[in-house]
Amino acid sequence: MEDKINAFMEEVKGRNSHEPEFIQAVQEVAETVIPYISNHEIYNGKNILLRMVEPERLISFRVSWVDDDGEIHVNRGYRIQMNSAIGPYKGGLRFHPTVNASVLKFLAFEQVFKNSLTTLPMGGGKGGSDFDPKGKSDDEVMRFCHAFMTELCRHIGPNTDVPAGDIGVGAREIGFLFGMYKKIRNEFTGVLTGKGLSWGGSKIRPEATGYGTVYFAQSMLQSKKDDVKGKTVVISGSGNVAQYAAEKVIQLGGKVVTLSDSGGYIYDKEGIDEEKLAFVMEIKNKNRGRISDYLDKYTSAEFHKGKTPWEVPCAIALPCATQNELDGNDAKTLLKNGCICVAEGANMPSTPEAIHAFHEARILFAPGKASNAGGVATSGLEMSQNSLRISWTREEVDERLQKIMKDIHDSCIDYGMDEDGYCNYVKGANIAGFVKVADAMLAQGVI
Ligand SMILES: NC(=O)C1=CN([C@@H]2O[C@H](COP(=O)(O)OP(=O)(O)OC[C@H]3O[C@@H](n4cnc5c(N)ncnc54)[C@H](OP(=O)(O)O)[C@@H]3O)[C@@H](O)[C@H]2O)C=CC1
Ligand SMILES: O=C(O)CCC(=O)C(=O)O
Repeated sequence: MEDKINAFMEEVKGRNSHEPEFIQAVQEVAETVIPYISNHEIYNGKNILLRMVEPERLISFRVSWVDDDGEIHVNRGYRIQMNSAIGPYKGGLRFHPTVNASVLKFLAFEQVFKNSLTTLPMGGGKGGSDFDPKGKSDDEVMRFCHAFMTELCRHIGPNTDVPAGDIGVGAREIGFLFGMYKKIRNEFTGVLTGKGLSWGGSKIRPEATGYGTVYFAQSMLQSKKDDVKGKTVVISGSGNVAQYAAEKVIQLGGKVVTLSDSGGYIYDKEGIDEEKLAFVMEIKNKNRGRISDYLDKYTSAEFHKGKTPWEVPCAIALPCATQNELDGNDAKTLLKNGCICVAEGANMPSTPEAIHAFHEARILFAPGKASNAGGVATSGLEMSQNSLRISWTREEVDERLQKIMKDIHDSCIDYGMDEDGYCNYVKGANIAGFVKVADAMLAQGVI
């Protein structure tokens, strides 16, 4: 089996040699899915995984825009349309200086499996730009978004490809992007998700990724007759996913003690309650400030410059910032300090060495493609509401979100249970996600 996996990975590496993040994401899937394919006659000899690792379409384009001083800037825009076997391409847009083809291909590849796990009819895609919204005025962000959409609009549509937010793309950016799409195409359709509530957005979409991650952690703990209540929780990031993961933990009676950004982490040993979290939201969403500003109001908290929060003792860790933010040494520290559950809110935040350490220690570990699927699932619900031209209540959407997260958890158990009763959620998520897409690809022939 190892030979088969190695031969497959040699081919992937040969074709994508300068794309380390993409290779990392494919390796993790190959290790769990190739043994499954070998044991299931219908998938054998069809090169399905080789077809799945090649994007159906990779679009790259120039984005020129003018800053407030009249200077002209050029950024690179992308959309990776990875797989449309089970529905229109669906996945976020990331605006961050580290964006390149490798990062977006890993995200698009993960998205295919994640979207399949939601049980909703969505293919996988991802896009974005190396544009950095940090330090830009609202007008500059608007001009960039408008310029980006003048090109992207010809490649997307409500039945073709439906982008949404990701790092650096929130409600403000979605508004600007939607405005330009509507103007050029002269249509008001559900072409983007994460829209404002008064113009087609779904209730709970802003909360969904963070809430869903905690619902998933709760399901894992409940499978061990345990609970979030009373547990100390370490969270990284302080953006959309981290904020609402913190909110749900607080609502369920857990104690959140950290949040972070690329400058470092804050540690509040008293716990970040609802009032303190509201201040974090003001810092991040309104003032567009730094997490260290937290100490302006809550002076007894500590700020650890340039560090990640994994050194803080906790029972539950929720990495909610970015890829490869938690390495093998961090994992060992978490385990030494008594961590029993890790649920990824970010995409691929744990390195392969960290995942290996969690598995070896037999703790509960959920990969992002399962535990952070609540965001895109609620985007799927937004698409349904747009098509039906109706709007569900907060309670209705939250109920559906909870059911979807529970069903994803159960699918992981179905496909990921080891003989000794330990659930390998990575294996479970990869195989459950693969089966639905592979069956659709088989039915549709070699295209
Ligand atoms: N939004 C969504 O619905 C979904 C998001 N995700 C994933 O969740 C993660 C967070 O996304 P989201 O909250 O939306 O993004 P935001 O832009 O709202 O927040 C990102 C947070 O991560 C921090 N961060 C980003 N890059 C780094 C880095 N290199 N090192 C340290 N910290 C970093 C940011 O800090 P700083 O401000 O200093 O850059 C910020 O606190 C991403 O992995 C994303 O792909 C997954 C599913 C859905
Ligand atoms: O809601 C969406 O379509 C995007 C979600 C996303 O980008 C993700 O799940 O990583």
